[in-house]
Amino acid sequence: MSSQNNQSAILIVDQDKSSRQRLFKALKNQKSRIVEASGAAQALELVDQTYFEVVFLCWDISRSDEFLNTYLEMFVDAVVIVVTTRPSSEEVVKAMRLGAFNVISKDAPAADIAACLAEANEFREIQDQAPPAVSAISQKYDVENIVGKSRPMQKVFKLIHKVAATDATVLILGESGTGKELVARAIHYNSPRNPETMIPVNCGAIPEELLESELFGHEKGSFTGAIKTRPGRFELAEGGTVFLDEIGDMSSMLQVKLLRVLQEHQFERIGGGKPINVNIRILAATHRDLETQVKQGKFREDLFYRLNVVPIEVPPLRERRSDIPLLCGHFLSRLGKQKGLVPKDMRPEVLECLMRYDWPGNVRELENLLERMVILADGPSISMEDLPAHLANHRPTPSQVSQASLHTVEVPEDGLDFNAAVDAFERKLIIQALERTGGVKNQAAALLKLNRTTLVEKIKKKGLVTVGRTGTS
Ligand SMILES: Nc1ncnc2c1ncn2[C@@H]1O[C@H](COP(=O)(O)OP(=O)(O)OP(=O)(O)O)[C@@H](O)[C@H]1O
Repeated sequence: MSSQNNQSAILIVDQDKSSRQRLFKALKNQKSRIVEASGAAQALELVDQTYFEVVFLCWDISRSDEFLNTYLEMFVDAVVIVVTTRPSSEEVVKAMRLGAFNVISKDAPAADIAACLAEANEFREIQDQAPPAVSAISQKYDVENIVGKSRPMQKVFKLIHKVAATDATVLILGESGTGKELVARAIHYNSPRNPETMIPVNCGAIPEELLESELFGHEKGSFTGAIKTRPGRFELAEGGTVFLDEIGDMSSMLQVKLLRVLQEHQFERIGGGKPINVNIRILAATHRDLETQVKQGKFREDLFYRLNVVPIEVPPLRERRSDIPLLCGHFLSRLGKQKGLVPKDMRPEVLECLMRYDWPGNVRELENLLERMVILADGPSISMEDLPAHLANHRPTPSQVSQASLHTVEVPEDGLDFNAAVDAFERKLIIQALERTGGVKNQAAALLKLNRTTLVEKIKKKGLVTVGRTGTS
């Protein structure tokens, strides 16, 4: 896509005229055309007509995430720089996690604003040089075999593309089986380190002494059994990427050594006195809550911040049920191709059961179940008889669902803001219903047993309006 007359275009979105003008002044010497919008409605009109490479979005960072989300979805193809009042590092991480490229302070000097734009342009150039197949694939909701069309997965894909172009350390978070390793592979294969290898190491599966030797290597005779000198994974991955899976299981001693690799790109082999320098990128993943581990003193805080430069959260499958049909299609066709199994389709009532189930083992559980059913099913289609009992009988009634949801709500010790809590609960239900129905409001209203008008009013009141851009009408 290119903008009119091949001249790149920058959009400034800010309600406040004087702050828009300040930005305009700081950017006016750039070659790009600068367009201003005073709010969402005007910005929406403009993005329909013009392709903006970079968007400066003034946003009160204390406002809800949904609000920023809606904006970021409007500018899905642009690099978005959030402009806000003196952001804290936590807020910066939050905005970047939602998909912003960078965050700058409203009172930043003109030179900083221009530098930020230069970085954004550089990032775009790297992105443009990426193999065209990458963006073509992602448009089909499939990045390096990661299947997903739900909004949470679209966010993950967007982040993958953003971080792949950089050399940033990435921490991939999510429950077991959500696809964290696939995300790491996608980042590596879309990165400039792609010609070199990505070496995965499962830190949770290897005992501490062995893991130390695996990662850092050892000199001959450094311990019983070290009959010859052996380089570790960090050395073997020179120029490429090391993926440290289950990083939350790493011992304190190894955490210290890893911190040095991240800070100084340097380490010594076990029994070796000579420092070895490496040029590697580190990607890490965990299903644990590292922040809690830090609070409990089980994980080093300094290492956490070093790893958490860009966090990517892969959502559990139960929070993106709309991906289940697509995943089933993907696995059923792959089972035929890769394992030579006779292709089978699936009865609609089976898919309905799969959509209702909560998938504690996430995508891995779905994949394994499908393989088992394809092998065991007698006929050409997978039918209800082929479903294991715990899935076939998993039919929560609407009242059970609401009770189950209410059981998870608790008044905290220090109380809560009732209206804000009810608002957040409503929001969650509405977003989930829209998500599950692919944004079709009639269906979402039916799911929530609301009439359509009430739902539409609530969507508007809560600022969740994405009409016409994401198919929520
Ligand atoms: N979105 C997806 N599309 C296609 N396949 C997926 C997807 N997510 C996961 N899988 C498949 O599910 C299985 C588990 O994925 P993966 O190993 O990446 O999960 P993980 O989060 O790293 O798990 P763990 O925490 O247990 O290491 C793999 O076979 C992977 O190919």
